[in-house]
Amino acid sequence: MSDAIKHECGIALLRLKKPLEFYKEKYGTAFYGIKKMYLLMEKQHNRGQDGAGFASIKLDVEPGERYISRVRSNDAQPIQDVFKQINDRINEELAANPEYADNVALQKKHIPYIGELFLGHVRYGTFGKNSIESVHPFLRQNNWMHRNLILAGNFNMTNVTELFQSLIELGQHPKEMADTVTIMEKIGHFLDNAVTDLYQECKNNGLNKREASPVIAEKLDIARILKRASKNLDGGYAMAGLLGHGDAFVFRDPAGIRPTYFYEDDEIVVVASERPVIQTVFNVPFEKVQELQPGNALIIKKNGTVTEEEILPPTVKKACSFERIYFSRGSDAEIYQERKNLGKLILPAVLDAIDDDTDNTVFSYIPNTAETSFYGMVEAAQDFLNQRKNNYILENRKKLTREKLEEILAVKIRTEKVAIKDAKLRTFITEDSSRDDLVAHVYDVTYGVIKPTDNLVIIDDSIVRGTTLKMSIIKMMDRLKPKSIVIVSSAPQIRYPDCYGIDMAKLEGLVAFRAALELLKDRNLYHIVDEVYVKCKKQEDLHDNDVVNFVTEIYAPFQPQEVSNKIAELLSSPEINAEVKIIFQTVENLHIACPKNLGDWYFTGDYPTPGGNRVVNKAFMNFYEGKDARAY
Ligand SMILES: NC(=O)CC[C@H](N)C(=O)O
Repeated sequence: MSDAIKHECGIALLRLKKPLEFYKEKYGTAFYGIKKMYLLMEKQHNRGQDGAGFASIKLDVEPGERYISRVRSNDAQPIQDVFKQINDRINEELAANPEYADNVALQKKHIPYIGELFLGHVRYGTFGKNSIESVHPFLRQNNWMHRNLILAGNFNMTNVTELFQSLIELGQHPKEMADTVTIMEKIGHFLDNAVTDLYQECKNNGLNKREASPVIAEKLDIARILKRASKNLDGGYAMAGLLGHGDAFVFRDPAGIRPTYFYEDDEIVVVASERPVIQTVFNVPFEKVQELQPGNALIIKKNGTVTEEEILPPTVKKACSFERIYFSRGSDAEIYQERKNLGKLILPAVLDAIDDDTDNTVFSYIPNTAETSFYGMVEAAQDFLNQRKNNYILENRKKLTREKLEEILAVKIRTEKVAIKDAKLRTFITEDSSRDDLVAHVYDVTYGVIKPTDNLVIIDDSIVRGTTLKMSIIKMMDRLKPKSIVIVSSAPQIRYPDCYGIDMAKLEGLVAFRAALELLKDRNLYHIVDEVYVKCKKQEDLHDNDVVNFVTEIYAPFQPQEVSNKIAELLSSPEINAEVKIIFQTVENLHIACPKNLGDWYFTGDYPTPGGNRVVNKAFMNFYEGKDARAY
């Protein structure tokens, strides 16, 4: 990805089903859970670097003993920082109290973080600030064990403001206008009610408060609480929560927008945002890791029983395709093949752009996420070349000499590593006038591999704003003096903002949108912009279900290739000597390559929740009115 976009979050939830002594016995340490949490989070660091947090719960402690611990960090290396704090604290305790060394009971009693239930989170903020207060897990504390709620999520709701308002109507006074607090208070409200009702029931049955506590823990109906709390949610979410006494849950949105995977055996239950993370950390095969179904919650009771229950009826599944294109690690068996297929499927368009002249073309990629689609593109190019060789050989087999045959077989697809990312340069980039020059050097190039007669094909996973392409990559590539530069995007044109967890909420930031505006100007159709504004404005007071995405009308007059050509023009500049072409994946091919993740709203404007249409129109109005604001 050449554009820096903020995206995603990762969750990790772990429940140890056996007593801590078991892990000490089998794996040599009662800190087994903490170690596994470190790995689960570190292997998801791609999903969030604004902050990281960890929370743990000890089961069955005596009153007065601390049973909830939490650490959060918004340091430059937040995961490292969180686990350094945890480690330092544990080591201090062990050093000061040598008697803890081999005594699991004492460790559990006195050392924080050691426990049976854990929740971890890595964050890229999509709402609110990046201060420590916004870092997950969030904590809702109470003297009643059951009412303690710890929450972390990979999510974005399109209707936070409305949800916030409904809390006020319930008589609450949320302490922050953070989206996670809003969701937490909503769940917390119904949790409080459920605990009160159960306590009342126990009291009626003659139990005192102390006796009631385990009964409440057993009877607490998490699915019912989640059903009541989730009624008005509109968004993409995977929300994970822990309750003070030891129940836990992970709940996924009805369209399955955000990913959730889990695995269970007789020792552990684990949940993460990506499948290979679980495979690697617990050494389990692909087939053993399950996907949590849309609209369902995985409920882990304190007593260790695990159930998957429907919370909201599932809608049409629209799992985010960007997870496959870019966000998730490409180490997933399916994702790896899907990315390769994206590369394969785009080759015919690339061949068109280079007039089938593979002999005078160098294929390359933008590091690192486009590497896999590059392999797919090159494999397809090799097939193309082999076909050409076959045809020649068959046509000329009578007069073919050994020398000629060797000459034919020696022809190869030319691949080179042309772009190099000098990531560290970013830290020096300031706002002053030297900025542009520094930005231009974020990428470097390999000299000496391109001839003036060559086309240079370079694949990227997607193009959002195109800024880095324009400011750095294309300029750098042009220094190699190729005949033409063909930029290939393994994803289709990003035309609409995301509102489900990716931070691209402003329309004017999208290069495809800017290109469409330019085309409207060129063709004297700019009045469409005013008309769309009027239509959006008229919908402002409508119920979300009745809102239509009118922004599609901005693109309607143009073929995708016309928009691509305009983007190429916008990304090129007069000092560039090479001809610049841009090729995007078609939406049809995207679906062929990634058949399980059909969520494509950023490409098509087809939002899977009603709130999405409100957001896209709002984003358009913000653009039209010149407001530099998020649309949710
Ligand atoms: N990327 C995410 O899932 C963000 C989670 C949440 N909306 C936050 O901003 O903290």
